[in-house]
Amino acid sequence: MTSLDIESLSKSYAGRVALDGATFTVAAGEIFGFVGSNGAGKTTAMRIVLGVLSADAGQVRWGGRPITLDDRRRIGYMPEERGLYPRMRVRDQLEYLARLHGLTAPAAKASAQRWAETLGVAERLGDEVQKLSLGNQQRVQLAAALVHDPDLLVLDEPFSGLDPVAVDVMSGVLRERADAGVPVIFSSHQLDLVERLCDRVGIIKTGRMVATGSIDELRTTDRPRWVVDGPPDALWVAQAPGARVLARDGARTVVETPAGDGQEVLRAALAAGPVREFAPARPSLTDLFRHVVASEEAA
Ligand SMILES: Nc1ncnc2c1ncn2[C@@H]1O[C@H](COP(=O)(O)OP(=O)(O)OP(=O)(O)O)[C@@H](O)[C@H]1O
Repeated sequence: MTSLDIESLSKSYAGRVALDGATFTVAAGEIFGFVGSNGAGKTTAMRIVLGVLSADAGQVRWGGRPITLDDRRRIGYMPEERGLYPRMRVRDQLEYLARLHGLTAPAAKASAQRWAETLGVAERLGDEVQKLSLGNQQRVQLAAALVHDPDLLVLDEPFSGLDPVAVDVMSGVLRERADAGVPVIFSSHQLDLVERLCDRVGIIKTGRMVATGSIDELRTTDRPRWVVDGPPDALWVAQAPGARVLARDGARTVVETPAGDGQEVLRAALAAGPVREFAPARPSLTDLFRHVVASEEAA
């Protein structure tokens, strides 16, 4: 089992910093969601992994040693700008790409057929790529990334523009590849999807990784939050030492505390009236993303 290490990658375009010492690991068998605002550096980092762009500093390691050209041939890549030949038939395209990666003609044919079936585009194998809808072209693009049975998958916004069924198909394929031991990294702005699908997430901001870990790890904070459905005026929060109101929506109050198990918050609420619900707040990845990006800005 092999993992991908991105180590202190830096890259500038004509003096404009795109990557600034970005470091993270994608382990064998894991789906890693790469998220960040527009222009944060995701595509640049993935292109450097591919070797289509070189870093100014830092390195990419595969299995603990610097990645080689041969290793890179074993990557399945879905570029942001996509890369299919519009006038080529789907079947020819997939077989051609498989042959480029060293498969024999019969193996290329079988693999093209298999991935087209898995991704639901088998009935379009005889059509020119340009005749397919954008979503189906994207399915073909994923088939193109998979057709040589890669050891590593690097996918730039593979889910953008897909309908919910296509999202499910693509998610299933990525999970199946990860379960087979392949490290999978993909970028996305669909944070609910990233939260659902990924084992770990990396948040990049202006070329620096500002948070990396599982969603639960990213949720871990030294200032825990609690949701209380109870007395609506929230004045009771002042009775819990160090607690402060983060949000209020009718009788629902989100409270942040310095540490601990929130019992002082619960006691303060109960002293003011009935409490229907008390639970730890579980911020979504979207909440975490906003928080991390905003607190970096404040810093
Ligand atoms: N070929 C290029 N020439 C000059 N600047 C570039 C080039 N490619 C990217 N940049 C700049 O590098 C920075 C990082 O861009 P990058 O495309 O890596 O971000 P991204 O996170 O993939 O963004 P998005 O989510 O919008 O796709 C941006 O400021 C961008 O304008």
